[in-house]
Amino acid sequence: MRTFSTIIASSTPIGRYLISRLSLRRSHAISVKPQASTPPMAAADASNEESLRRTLAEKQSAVDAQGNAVRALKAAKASKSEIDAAIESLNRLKLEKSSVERELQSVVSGSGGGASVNREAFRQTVFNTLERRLFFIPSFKIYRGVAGLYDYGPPGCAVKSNVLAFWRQHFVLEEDMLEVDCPCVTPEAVLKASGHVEKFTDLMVKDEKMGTCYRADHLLKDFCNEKLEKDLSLYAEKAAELRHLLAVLDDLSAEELGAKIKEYGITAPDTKNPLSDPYPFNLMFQTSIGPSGLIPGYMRPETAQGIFVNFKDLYYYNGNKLPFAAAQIGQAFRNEISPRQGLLRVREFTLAEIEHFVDPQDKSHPKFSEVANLEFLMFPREEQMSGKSAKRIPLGEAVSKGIVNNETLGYFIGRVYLFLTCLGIDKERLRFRQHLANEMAHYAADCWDAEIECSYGWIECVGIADRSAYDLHAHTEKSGVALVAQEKFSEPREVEKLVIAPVKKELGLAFKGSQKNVVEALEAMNEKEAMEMKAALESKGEVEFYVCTLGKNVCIKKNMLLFLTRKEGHQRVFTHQL
Ligand SMILES: Nc1ncnc2c1ncn2[C@@H]1O[C@H](COP(=O)(O)OP(=O)(O)OP(=O)(O)O)[C@@H](O)[C@H]1O
Repeated sequence: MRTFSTIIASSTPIGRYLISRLSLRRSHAISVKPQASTPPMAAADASNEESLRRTLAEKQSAVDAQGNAVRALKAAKASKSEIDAAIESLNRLKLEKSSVERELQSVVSGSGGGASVNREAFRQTVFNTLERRLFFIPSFKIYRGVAGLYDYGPPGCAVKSNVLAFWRQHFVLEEDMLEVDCPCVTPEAVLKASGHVEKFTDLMVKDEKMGTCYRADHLLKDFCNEKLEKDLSLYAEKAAELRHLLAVLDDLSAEELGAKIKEYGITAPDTKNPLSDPYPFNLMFQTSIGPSGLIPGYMRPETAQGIFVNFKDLYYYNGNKLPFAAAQIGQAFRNEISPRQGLLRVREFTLAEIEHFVDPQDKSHPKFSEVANLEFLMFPREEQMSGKSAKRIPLGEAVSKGIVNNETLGYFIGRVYLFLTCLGIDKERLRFRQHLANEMAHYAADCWDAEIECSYGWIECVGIADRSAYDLHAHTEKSGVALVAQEKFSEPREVEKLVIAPVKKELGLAFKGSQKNVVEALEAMNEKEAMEMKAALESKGEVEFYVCTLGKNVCIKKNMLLFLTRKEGHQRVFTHQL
């Protein structure tokens, strides 16, 4: 019998669907099409755009230089014919510049970045129509409403319920997932363990005069996008810098964001007033549970934690077997700093999440072959870093070449693709973008977002991640309940394990009353630590060892320990990976 320390992991929050987003996006995707057919920017367009930008910058310098020449001639009171000739040449250069400008404008419009005025007007029309027809209604409208809160009217409820029914059919029923339904109000301890209390923050800046708050990364993102779309005189190097900034935006610290905001002179969008330095703001709505107000809690910012805390029971329900998946559909709450973009960024929304638990040493998927031949737009991190565009890759190839980390992750990317396209999302406006290394949490093995191109640009609507067993680990540690799985081998297996057997008599003589603590600390060592101690004792004969309960280092000598290699059998150890 061999002890099992843990589990599985690959908690894969697959379908983080914001139903409201999906339903509205679908309208966007369908209706924007006739307005301006805007396929994703092809690589050729991108390089053409860059070369046009370079030419435009050269023409601009030539115009500036010729303008200076004309002014100099006038100042020097040169002859009229000389001045006229210089002006003619200036006009010729201006004409050339305008023609490059027009060409660039048409390339930019063709790549989906232009026609922004039309887009804006069109979006407003769609938004108004949906509101007039009661697909949605700003909540508490008769009291002037609250930003980021929306009701669904009758047709909105019907769409939402259809999308949810399809989601449940496509994922939960098709894959025999275990569905749960947990409360929205969550005790602080749970969200402390998951890291939300400490880290679920966005960086905020304030209009220094009016006090209005904005998300710092969004202001920088809007600035970069607008420059790239509209500033036709942008140098190629500057454009590349802004694209790079967009790629690493999620990773900027408060200081870096603040420095960029200052460098680009970004001001409050509504008033143009200066902005404060960015500072973190926790997005969770805080509350207290019970009349005494003594039990702090939060409205859950995601539904996944309900699945993690129920892991032990779900695992038992599944016959103590892996793999299995659990799913939850429910409300999530985020006190967004400045909810704009209509239903795309709201303060309460419906999430549909799946956590799929697998053996960390075997992330193959029995049904992967069913999706391996799907081919769609993928945007691996290398392409993003080198400024290239998303490209079509067969899913099987993406996994076999290691672009997607493993089959299970690949399988769910394929299933999400099928779900979204069955819903009616235009395949040309759907891509899977890999997180850059710096965007991912350190424990994550790989993450991909399904992004849909709508009138706001490419918007993340599903996150698919191999998060290892981070959350199970965290809840095990904080709750003291082991959220682990064991795998029983059909045949017992013999394994060798180094264990430490302290010689109590020697330790008693050396440490007297503290002997018990020292023995316990030694016995609690894991195998790696035991090997290290064995090696150190063999080479030096003694070693300094920290005993937490005594709060000090003690000196362990060779004669105080007996090292044994003991045979154990019959189960295999999974280790919980971070
Ligand atoms: N305030 C919101 N309103 C609507 N949908 C949201 C909101 N926040 C997140 N989502 C959606 O929920 C999904 C899961 O949330 P996740 O925690 O991965 O988002 P996120 O990466 O924190 O989003 P962002 O960085 O855009 O705030 C996302 O894919 C996104 O589509």
